[in-house]
Amino acid sequence: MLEIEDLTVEVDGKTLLHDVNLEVKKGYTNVLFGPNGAGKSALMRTIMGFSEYKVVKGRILFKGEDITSLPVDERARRGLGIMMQRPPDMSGIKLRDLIKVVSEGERDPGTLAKNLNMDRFLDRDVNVGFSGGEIKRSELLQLAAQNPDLYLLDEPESGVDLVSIEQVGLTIKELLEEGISCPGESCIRGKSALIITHTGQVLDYVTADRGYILCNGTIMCSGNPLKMLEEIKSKGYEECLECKMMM
Ligand SMILES: Nc1ncnc2c1ncn2[C@@H]1O[C@H](COP(=O)(O)OP(=O)(O)OP(=O)(O)O)[C@@H](O)[C@H]1O
Repeated sequence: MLEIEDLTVEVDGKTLLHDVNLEVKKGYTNVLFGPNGAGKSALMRTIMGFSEYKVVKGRILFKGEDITSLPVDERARRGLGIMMQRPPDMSGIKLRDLIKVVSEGERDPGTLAKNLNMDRFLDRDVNVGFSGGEIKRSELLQLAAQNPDLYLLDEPESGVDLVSIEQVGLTIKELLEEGISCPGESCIRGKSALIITHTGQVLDYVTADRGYILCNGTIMCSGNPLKMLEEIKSKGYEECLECKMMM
């Protein structure tokens, strides 16, 4: 579904990501861990095609197509969707209207919003005055409307209270399982995802397949995401470099 090959990225001449290799197979949910400032959001934003992130080496393949030089809207049309860590306020744009545009009129904003307890926000300007948790639910609502094939979720649980985290987690699970097929003993989820999480709370609801640790703009290791989370919780990121040697 998504293949990132030897990706090096700069912003204003400063290298943020070096030789990043990462893959998300169809139906997989992969997790990106890493300390503050490692470059996780930069990687997500580069995958989505934000123009300030200049790819100076390597490429991004999505569904087998090289999308490295495509603009954001073309990537969205091909099935990439992002939940940003800090999305902008959109004064003058009602959430209801944004949902209609994003879903190209195919999904009813009222029904989608009800599931996320966001009905009363539909006639407010997008994100303006929303609390941290409301912004996350608003982002999820927009993603549900867009219905992408690959979800890029940047810290979906941050700022969400302990009660709402269940709602957010279960919504993500439901979105990723849309179109699930179970041909044999195992099931393949209909959607794929790359999730950034510091706390791992979202992994209480979503089954993660593979984890990656990014430190200083470089992928240091990959493996079982829950084991990685345990290691990070007990030892921090000090062993990032050692981890590379264990690959
Ligand atoms: N558009 C930009 N312009 C300048 N610097 C940037 C830009 N985007 C990211 N950076 C810098 O790149 C580094 C990595 O930032 P990024 O937001 O990707 O980190 P992160 O791993 O997501 O961190 P956190 O866990 O704190 O969210 C930081 O030093 C940040 O200031």
